[in-house]
Amino acid sequence: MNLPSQSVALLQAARDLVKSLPADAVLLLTETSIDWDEVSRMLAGCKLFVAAENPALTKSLRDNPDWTVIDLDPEPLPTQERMNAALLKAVTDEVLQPGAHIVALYNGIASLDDAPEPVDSLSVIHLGEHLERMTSQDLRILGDAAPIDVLRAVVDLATEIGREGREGQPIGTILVVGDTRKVLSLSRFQNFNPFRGYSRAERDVRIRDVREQIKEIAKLDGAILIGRDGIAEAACLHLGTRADGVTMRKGFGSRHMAAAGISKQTAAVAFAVSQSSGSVRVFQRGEEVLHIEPLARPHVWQPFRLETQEPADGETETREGEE
Ligand SMILES: Nc1ncnc2c1ncn2[C@@H]1O[C@H](COP(=O)(O)OP(=O)(O)OP(=O)(O)O)[C@@H](O)[C@H]1O
Repeated sequence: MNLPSQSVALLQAARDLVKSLPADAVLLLTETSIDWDEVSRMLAGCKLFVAAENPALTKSLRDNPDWTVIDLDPEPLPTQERMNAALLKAVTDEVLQPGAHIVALYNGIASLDDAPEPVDSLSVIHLGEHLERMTSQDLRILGDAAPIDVLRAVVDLATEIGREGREGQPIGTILVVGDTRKVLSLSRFQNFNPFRGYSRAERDVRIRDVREQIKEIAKLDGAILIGRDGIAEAACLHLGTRADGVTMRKGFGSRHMAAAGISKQTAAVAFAVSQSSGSVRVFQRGEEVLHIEPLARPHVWQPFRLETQEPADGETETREGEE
């Protein structure tokens, strides 16, 4: 099986870019079978990551020491999200440096299953500072509060809410994970609990369709509570927390104070999605432990460099006695 000419040209371009930019690695996303020997020959000398929706496609590659196969969930995802997932997974598994420069090859134009070209697009991706914060180390710290797959799902949900909003409008919310009993005891419902009456499977945030439903619920005022096991338990919650002893940067309002406060008073982790900026801040034990910008996950449709503004030094303060 030979590679079609367009794929050959794109592989050559990827190899040249790795040298001339320079870039750290090539990521090849594929959904169709491909002549791996030919790919291997053309990309000789390049570090290569391969991710496929169908694990059978990459099964034979695991034995090759020059290639790193990234396991993705088998659920069908749009190309952009699959690429995001592959890069995030490579970073969290520590096989890719968070600040790496990547040349990505993929099939970006939806085409028929038997389309002759396995690759039709090339992007240069500069993983930046805020992705850098999403290292295994960070997730391991949070991992004390919930299993890593639950935390990954909640991170995805929170960043998507921050980035997408709803019906063209930005929305903010708080996702509280873990210690459900204590969180409930400190909170009151502002409305009916929208999760009531649904089965566990219908409330499991690890399932993509469930996350889509929760995005709708996030429009409602109040916090969303998710168990350690990933099952959403309640929404429309007003978190009745105290903010004493909570450290908070200047410029944050009651939503972030409530998220920090509940994480201080319980063993839960709280993800505050800012309505005004779309950013996600994760609080544990009253402290901000992670900060993810809405554009932190790589954009694959055009080359771009992640740039974010950090507050100037000294812009933190401690508020005391706030309700
Ligand atoms: N204790 C709480 N429990 C749940 N939600 C809260 C609580 N306090 C505030 N909120 C939510 O935060 C909203 C007000 O956000 P505010 O602008 O004051 O905070 P912020 O931290 O600046 O957040 P944002 O960046 O989203 O604007 C309220 O409308 C409510 O939805």
